[in-house]
Amino acid sequence: MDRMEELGFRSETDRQIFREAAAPVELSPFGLHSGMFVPTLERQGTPEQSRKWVPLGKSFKMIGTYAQTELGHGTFIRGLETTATFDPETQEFILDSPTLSSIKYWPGNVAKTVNHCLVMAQLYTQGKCHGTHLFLVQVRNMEDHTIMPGLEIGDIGPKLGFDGVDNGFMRFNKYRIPRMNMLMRYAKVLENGDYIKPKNAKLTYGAMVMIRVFIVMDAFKTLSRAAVIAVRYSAVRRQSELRPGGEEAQVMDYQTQQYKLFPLLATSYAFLLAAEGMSQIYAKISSDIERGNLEDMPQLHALACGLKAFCTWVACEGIEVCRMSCGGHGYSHASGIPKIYANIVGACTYEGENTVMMLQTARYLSKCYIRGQRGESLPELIQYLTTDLNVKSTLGEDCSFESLVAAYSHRAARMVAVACKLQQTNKKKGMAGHDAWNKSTVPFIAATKAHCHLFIVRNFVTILSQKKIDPATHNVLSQLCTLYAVYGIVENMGEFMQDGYFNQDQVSILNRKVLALLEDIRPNAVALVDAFDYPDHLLQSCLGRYDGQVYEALYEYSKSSPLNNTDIHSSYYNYIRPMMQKRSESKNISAKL
Ligand SMILES: CCCCCCCC/C=C\CCCCCCCCC/C=C/C(=O)SCCNC(=O)CCNC(=O)[C@H](O)C(C)(C)COP(=O)(O)OP(=O)(O)OC[C@H]1O[C@@H](n2cnc3c(N)ncnc32)[C@H](O)[C@@H]1OP(=O)(O)O
Ligand SMILES: Cc1cc2nc3c(=O)[nH]c(=O)nc-3n(C[C@H](O)[C@H](O)[C@H](O)COP(=O)(O)OP(=O)(O)OC[C@H]3O[C@@H](n4cnc5c(N)ncnc54)[C@H](O)[C@@H]3O)c2cc1C
Repeated sequence: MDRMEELGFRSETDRQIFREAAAPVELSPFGLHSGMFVPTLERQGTPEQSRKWVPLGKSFKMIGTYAQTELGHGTFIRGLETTATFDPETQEFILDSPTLSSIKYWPGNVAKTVNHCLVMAQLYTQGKCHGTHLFLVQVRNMEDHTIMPGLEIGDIGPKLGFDGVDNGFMRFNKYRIPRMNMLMRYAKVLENGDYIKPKNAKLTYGAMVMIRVFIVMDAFKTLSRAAVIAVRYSAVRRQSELRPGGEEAQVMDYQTQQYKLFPLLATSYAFLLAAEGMSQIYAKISSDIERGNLEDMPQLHALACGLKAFCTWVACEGIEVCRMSCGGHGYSHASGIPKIYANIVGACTYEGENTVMMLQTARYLSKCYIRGQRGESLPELIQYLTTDLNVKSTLGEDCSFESLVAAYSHRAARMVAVACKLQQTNKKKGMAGHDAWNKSTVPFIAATKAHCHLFIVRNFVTILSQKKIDPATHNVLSQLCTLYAVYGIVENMGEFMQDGYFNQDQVSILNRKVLALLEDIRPNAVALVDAFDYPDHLLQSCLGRYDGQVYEALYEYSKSSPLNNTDIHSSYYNYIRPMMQKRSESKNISAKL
């Protein structure tokens, strides 16, 4: 913190980059404090509350986290059981964990790090429940960090990854906090206990939308780091004879290796641009919301949910492909890839489990489809839903951006229509609304993935057509954009072909194009990963080192293994030697018999 002040880092982006450089492979135990706790105080507190608490948070006099999930509920926020009951006599809220399942469980850094939490609890006042609201709760003594009386706090134990974060549990036993510790920017409880409701109950969910937007960038960062490691290693690693009797080939010269890695390289660039686009949309709409204009809130929610789910799913699958493309050394922590995977794969779950998030976007698409069918105007990003589905592709040998975007628009529009028609058919069969919905959610998930895929392809194409880029760079980025789009079609051909949108010749063109693009990109592959400019310190990888000295690094890494501190390990004396001696004694006995 002090170092950032010394270096003059003011913007949150610069501070986040510094934090990542300072702790490259472990998530910071203060990440949630800076990335969720303080921004939520700023956005969900009244001006007075923000003025009081934000400086304490930014100066780390108050260290906090976001405590919402419970043992029994994570996804279903309206089902959370922690209660905050207003006591007008004392002007306090009484926080309580009434059941085992209501114990707060998972909140990051609750176990040992923070002294405050933003707690999501069901608000009760004047005997009535008003739903979930956020409360600032001091959980540890500011003098000696001991747990406040009335609270039980602990660590939840080892996890798949996220080792830098002490995820914890927290149980409230009639724990009192001042009335003014409820974040009251949107909803209020007056001194007499009267409840003033917000313009929209989902404003309380704002912190999650913000983090979902951050996570789209995280999907880019983690996938691109794995791609850097795998592509650089593929340039250094020589294995097997490509030409009989010739020298062993760089594994990057095998077409299969290129087909594994180059589409992921293209995806990394596509996700970077998508994350930037998502952040711009978030900045615009969230500032509208803060000014009281909630018109685009549903669109922001739907886009943030969809992209968070789509990008983290694709990134995690891609990181695994990068790991496996490095052979045995990819499975070693020396590669750096297992840690990248272990730290990001949780993102498919936290901040909204991906399936649930996709269904939120699907719900929005379903409503937009109906509005489109009525001829109502739709937001620009959704207007493709009114695409004429009788039109066939005009794709030619050049696989133009226009024909590719048209293909993705057609696929998404068709799939949303199929899902909506199933939902409507279910209703016509007499199903209740919730059953008609549930019995169409599998096609809705597929349609929503197509919707997100379209956003990313269209965004990539739009930026290439709008930004001023030197011709050489534009040519290479255009190859990456075309590869991302054509690969996506080839890998999902059934969804593009189901209504005969492409003819057989066009399918052949696409299959040829994806292989030709691998050859086009091969000469620039290393330069394209170097362009991310990740320092070796951040990659923490013997395979992805900038200098390519892989075997020297692996040898030094292995020698530093703690098991090599002694030649003979204690297990020999404790177990192996006694076992061998026992065997030899029994052998002597049997020989005598
Ligand atoms: C730890 C170190 C990391 C660093 C930390 C950050 C650093 C920052 C820098 C960059 C790094 C980025 C990486 C970030 C890492 C994050 C760390 C992990 C920490 C994890 C934290 C958590 O997991 S916190 C808990 C998260 N929990 C959830 O997300 C729960 C998901 N569930 C929900 O959101 C809701 O339950 C759900 C939306 C599913 C349903 O809500 P419900 O009230 O039931 O509403 P529903 O009936 O479905 O719909 C009604 C209506 O409301 C609309 N709506 C719902 N939600 C919203 C919303 N958020 N905004 C707007 N509108 C919403 C919905 O669309 C419906 O509308 P209509 O259809 O009726 O019009
Ligand atoms: C690494 C990590 C860090 C975390 N950090 C925090 C934190 O700091 N603060 C915090 O409050 N929480 C945190 N969490 C908790 C996290 O937010 C929840 O785990 C997450 O929201 C998922 O909720 P759940 O665990 O209840 O999953 P569930 O919803 O129980 O998921 C189980 C299955 O049910 C399915 N499902 C659930 N609802 C539906 C539905 N409506 N339709 C279809 N399928 C459905 C899901 O798709 C999933 O397949 C963290 C979790 C992890 C893994």
